Amino acid sequence: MELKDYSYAYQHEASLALNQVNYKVRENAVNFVIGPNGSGKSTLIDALTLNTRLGKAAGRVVGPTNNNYLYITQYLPLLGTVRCSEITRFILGNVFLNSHIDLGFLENRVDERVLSFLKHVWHKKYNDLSGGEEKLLQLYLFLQSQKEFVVLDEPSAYIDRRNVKQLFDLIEERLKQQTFLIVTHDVRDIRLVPDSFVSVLNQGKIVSELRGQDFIDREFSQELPFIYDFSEY
Ligand SMILES: Nc1ncnc2c1ncn2[C@@H]1O[C@H](COP(=O)(O)OP(=O)(O)OP(=O)(O)O)[C@@H](O)[C@H]1O
Repeated sequence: MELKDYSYAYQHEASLALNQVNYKVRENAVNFVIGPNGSGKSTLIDALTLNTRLGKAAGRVVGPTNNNYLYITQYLPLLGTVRCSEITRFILGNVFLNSHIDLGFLENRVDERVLSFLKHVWHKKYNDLSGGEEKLLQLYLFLQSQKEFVVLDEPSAYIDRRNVKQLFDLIEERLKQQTFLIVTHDVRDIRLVPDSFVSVLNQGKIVSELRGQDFIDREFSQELPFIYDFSEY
């Protein structure tokens, strides 16, 4: 997936949300996109996944093969009074082609960490979960779909660091089959994946591209001002 000399302006907007961007998603890797609010991260994801509408675009886009991707946004649907067991059946029913999924069925079919989390929330209503648990439930369930290309918008927001570590461990184990594009505002996420690729967006332009390890090594230096600012969040 790739953007080549890609620019985009939203309808009725004079300024460019993306300005001559060249960006390539590295396959079977974690690709982080970081940058301040309004720098163009969501626009970049929409462009790559062929979701831009109405605005004016220039340049070339190579989208996901067969438009086959999973995008978990930061906005959670209101599932209200539905029990987690039902939500699991709903989401995983399609993955495992079984509408009667129970915890016994999931044994050996999902990762141990995921199973242990599901056991913990199984009988609870979605409304009764904490904000972090709601998010983990969604991430853990949707990640089972095994789509080749997965976009996660701020997956670590509201989740404690122990659970974030587990989530990234799970993601890293999936890299043989899957490619991840992850928007984050938390520098600690990058420290968890030194092999990742990090792209820094600012005012619609990619201003820096480096490997996760280089990011970590230079995080506190002032030689790359955007990284330094980011580390200060
Ligand atoms: N629907 C829209 N109409 C007009 N302008 C928009 C629209 N959506 C975004 N923009 C503008 O485009 C620019 C890039 O926005 P974008 O949502 O891509 O930023 P972002 O990096 O994802 O921000 P955040 O970190 O706040 O989520 C911003 O200046 C924003 O105001």
